[in-house]
Amino acid sequence: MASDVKNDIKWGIAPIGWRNDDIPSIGADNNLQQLLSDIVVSGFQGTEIGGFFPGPEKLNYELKLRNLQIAGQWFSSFILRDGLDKASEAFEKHCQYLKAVNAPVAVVSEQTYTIQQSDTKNIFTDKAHMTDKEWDELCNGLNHYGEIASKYGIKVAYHHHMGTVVQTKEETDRLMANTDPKLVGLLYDTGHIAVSDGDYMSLLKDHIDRVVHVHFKDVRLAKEKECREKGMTFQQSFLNGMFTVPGDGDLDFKPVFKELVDNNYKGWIVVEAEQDPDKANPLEYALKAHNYIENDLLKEAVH
Ligand SMILES: O=C1C[C@@H](O)[C@H](O)[C@@H](O)C1=O
Ligand SMILES: [Co+2]
Repeated sequence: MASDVKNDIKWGIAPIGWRNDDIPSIGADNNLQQLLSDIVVSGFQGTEIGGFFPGPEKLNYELKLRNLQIAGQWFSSFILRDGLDKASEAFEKHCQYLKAVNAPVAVVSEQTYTIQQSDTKNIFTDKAHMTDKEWDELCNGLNHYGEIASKYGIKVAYHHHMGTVVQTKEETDRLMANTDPKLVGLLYDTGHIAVSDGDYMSLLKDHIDRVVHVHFKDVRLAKEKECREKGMTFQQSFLNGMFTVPGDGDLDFKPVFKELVDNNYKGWIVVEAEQDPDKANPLEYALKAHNYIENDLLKEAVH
């Protein structure tokens, strides 16, 4: 059965185009009210939580004024570094916050050994790999996160991510194979899998039944090539313009959207494009993304 596109799919845009949690200095003059109002102006229904967001009461108030919703929030998981008890305690607090802001999904990324914030590591070649024992620890831990999240009516969406221990399709396949489908879902991020593996359709097709959340991140392939040739870090790469909003780069979102719709995807698709807000005006790019979704994706899907 195909999705009922208008009712089953919600469209969001992440704060990352306005402000970036990994580089707090960029876009620091974009405050919460500005961000949320830009999201309304550009036509999206919601967003994800940024590191600078306030507590639930203040946030819910600002959201209600604008009829916006929260799709989810990134959780930096340290199961391998901290052990499951400590990591679970932090995750449970995360779920409590998500429940208070009515978010359906916790976006989980294991950050032990990540190089995504490194000032020196080449994001294209220097990622770490887990031992078999660490794989078991991570997968068991994620199942436990799933049990915690379900107490709050929240789903775990595991985010494969450049520079982390779960980056490639092969690694994501292994994670999916060794976690319980009832407890651990997949966040499919077009940009991360395209930069990691080139092929961005196979991951989606192979795990379509596990996808519980989606990030639409476009890639400027010429920029990616330049970043790769120069051996840049993750932050240098996105500040150099490797990512952009859907419709502005070189990925084809039509087959991606078709695959989701044909397989009855129900949930959020969140535009997520980290760039330097001084070079890429966040509202201009949000409008560009919305225009592409309306004119190139939705018109075809609805008719
Ligand atoms: O979902 C994401 C959250 C960000 O913090 C991250 O660095 C970005 O690349 C991403 O895909
Ligand atoms: Co993402």
